[in-house]
Amino acid sequence: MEESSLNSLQIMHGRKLFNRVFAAIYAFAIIALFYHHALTLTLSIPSIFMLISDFILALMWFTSQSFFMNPITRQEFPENLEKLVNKKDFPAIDIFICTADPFKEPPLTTVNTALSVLAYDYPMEKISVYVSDDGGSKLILFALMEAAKFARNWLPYCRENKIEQRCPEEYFRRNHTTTSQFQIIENLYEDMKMRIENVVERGEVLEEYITDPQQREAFNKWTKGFTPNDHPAIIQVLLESDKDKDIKGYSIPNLIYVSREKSTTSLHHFKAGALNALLRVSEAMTNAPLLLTLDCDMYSNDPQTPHRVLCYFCDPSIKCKLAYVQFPQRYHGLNEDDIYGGDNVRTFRISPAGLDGLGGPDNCGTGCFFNRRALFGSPSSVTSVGHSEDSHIRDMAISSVSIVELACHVASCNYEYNTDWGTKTGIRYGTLVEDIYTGYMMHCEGWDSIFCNTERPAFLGEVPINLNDVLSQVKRWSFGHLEVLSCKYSPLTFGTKALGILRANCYIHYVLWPIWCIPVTLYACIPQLSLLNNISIFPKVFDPWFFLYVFLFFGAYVHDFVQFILFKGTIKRYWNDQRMWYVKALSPFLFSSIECLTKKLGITTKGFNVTNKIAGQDERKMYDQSVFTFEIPSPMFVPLAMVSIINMIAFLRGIMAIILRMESLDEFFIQLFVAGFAVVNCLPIYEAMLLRSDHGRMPKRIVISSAVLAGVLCVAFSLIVN
Ligand SMILES: O=c1ccn([C@@H]2O[C@H](COP(=O)(O)OP(=O)(O)O[C@H]3O[C@H](CO)[C@@H](O)[C@H](O)[C@H]3O)[C@@H](O)[C@H]2O)c(=O)[nH]1
Ligand SMILES: [Mn+2]
Repeated sequence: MEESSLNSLQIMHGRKLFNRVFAAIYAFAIIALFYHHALTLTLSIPSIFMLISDFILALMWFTSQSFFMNPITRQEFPENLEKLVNKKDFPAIDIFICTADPFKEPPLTTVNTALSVLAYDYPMEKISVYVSDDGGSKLILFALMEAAKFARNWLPYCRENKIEQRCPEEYFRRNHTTTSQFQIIENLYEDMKMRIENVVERGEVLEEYITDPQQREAFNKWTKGFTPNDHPAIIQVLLESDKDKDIKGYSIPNLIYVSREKSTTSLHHFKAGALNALLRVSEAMTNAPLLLTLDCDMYSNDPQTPHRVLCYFCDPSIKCKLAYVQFPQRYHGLNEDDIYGGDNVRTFRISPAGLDGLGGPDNCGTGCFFNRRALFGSPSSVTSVGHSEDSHIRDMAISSVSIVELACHVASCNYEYNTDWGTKTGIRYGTLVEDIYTGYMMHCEGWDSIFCNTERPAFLGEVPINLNDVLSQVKRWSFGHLEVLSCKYSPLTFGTKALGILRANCYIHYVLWPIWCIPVTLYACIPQLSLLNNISIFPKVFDPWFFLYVFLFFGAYVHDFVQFILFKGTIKRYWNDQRMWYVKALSPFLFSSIECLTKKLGITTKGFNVTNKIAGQDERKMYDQSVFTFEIPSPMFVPLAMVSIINMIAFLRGIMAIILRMESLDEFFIQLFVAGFAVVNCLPIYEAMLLRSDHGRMPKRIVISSAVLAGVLCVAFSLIVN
């Protein structure tokens, strides 16, 4: 490695060899499994269903292997940056923060995220923060006005004291000193927090809080008839680098509030639409070559992150084809054993790291630094960005009337009509997982990307902390995946041609995600129902074929476990994560597949259900104690409860047969094992159904309907097979 390089890439040869050899052996085992199916296939329900399950499992295994074919690690050397690039030549960065609903996403959270990036360790005049408010809420505007005031104190404080944690809420939660400077800044923060929370609680900006005529003028834009879904574009420059200074007299970044125009008669494309509006607004105002997209809850946890990113964007051998640098989604406030698998190690770390070795990770919507040009065409296309770049407009202040007018114009809801926005330009429309789809389409155009998995998380966000929120989020994601699967540019067809089978496989694996519901549901029911009817469907113990099943099961589990541990998981977290994987397959995957069908038939449409980022105290307490909450009578709990009942009955029945009738275990061992494994996984569900009396127990309605449905299924199955 050169002494003053900016980054390095290493192939992990050992892992690569191991993964490939293991994949080859496992592939043989799968072939043998199908041979066994062929030998034993009958026209009975269990036999056919197990064949279908195994076929889908094999397909999922095959597509997942691409992630392991070329494991790499990267390192950045930000300390070399200033040796190679003049600080004056650092590119400007436009930072986009999205929020949509002040009651699900507390304005204080958005404020903290904004402050954490305003305080980046970077030339101040090169940073612009745009907050998109899709809820068109005065409360957010008010909160950001407060943030703008506080920033004038906060930024110099961080700089002078070399503070590492620049998200104020986190900083004050973790630090307590008695220096006067600390106390002053803490009081300012607490004051701001109190005012924001007050305003949110009342749902109204108090007169006494409005201090100057400019503010009043801004709030006057909320006229009668203004609703979140129907209002003009509102753009408000809250901090202006050229004019405003911090309390020490140094320059300060731009901070701009943007609420794009909404009307009930046009499509808005949710977050994708919001980001595209920001792309245009920022183009009119600052037009920075680099962009950072953030969800409102993802605060920056490391002020050096932009330097790290420049290690790639300033590397001449990489930058021409580099579309984005993606940081993993990491979270704060997970409980110790992560009961809901909120960390999503596989989705947000293992898989992107795997894709990184093949040309670049997927985009995950937040914590992603984009090359602006990449959103406007392929690497070779000449269409340069920025119609405003060379015009006189560059010289005007961003708060000048004509710039704000232009910005409002590009944020209007008819602006995109008959243009390439959402198809060839900007964030792509047509799916609820606009992030994956956009990254995928960029790769198809020939762009690369880089995964930057740092030791200290660059960003930290919130996880949903009750089961219903978790399942709703997963349902939205898996619905989005199905939309990508069935679109014109599906990875199955278009993707394999554009990316080659190895790389396309990863995306195919992503978009096929919801079909896990088929094998998991079948494995959760068929062996058990067969056991209840005395039908043996797997090889006997010590039959040579038995060992094939053992190898396939444990091989997959151990490989998965090792990956998880290599990415800093713990055993308990692994256990919870694999449990959540069944839960997801049995419920949200199933529901989203059904919803996707009804949508295709034109019966329903589906919106973006924003994840709740506010937790009640009860809820938080239960989460911190690692107990599941089922309190909402959600239909999504029904399949879970049904499956747990069926497995319990089958398991008990199997054990009884052995004890009472001295039947040998031989024939039914695997079936009993599968049922037993499910029972252990379902322990929290039994508890919630029968043993608990707190808020989080499962509602009676759900328990009873699940029990009835489980009974019906058992009877129906035995009628069919006998
Ligand atoms: O109409 C909308 C809906 C949502 N959002 C914003 O989108 C972000 C993500 O929404 P959230 O409810 O937190 O969804 P998550 O499931 O947590 O988000 C993950 O999944 C999304 C795709 O479903 C990606 O866009 C996100 O980046 C990724 O973090 C939030 O900042 C919202 O404010 C909007 O701006 N407009
Ligand atoms: Mn989120």
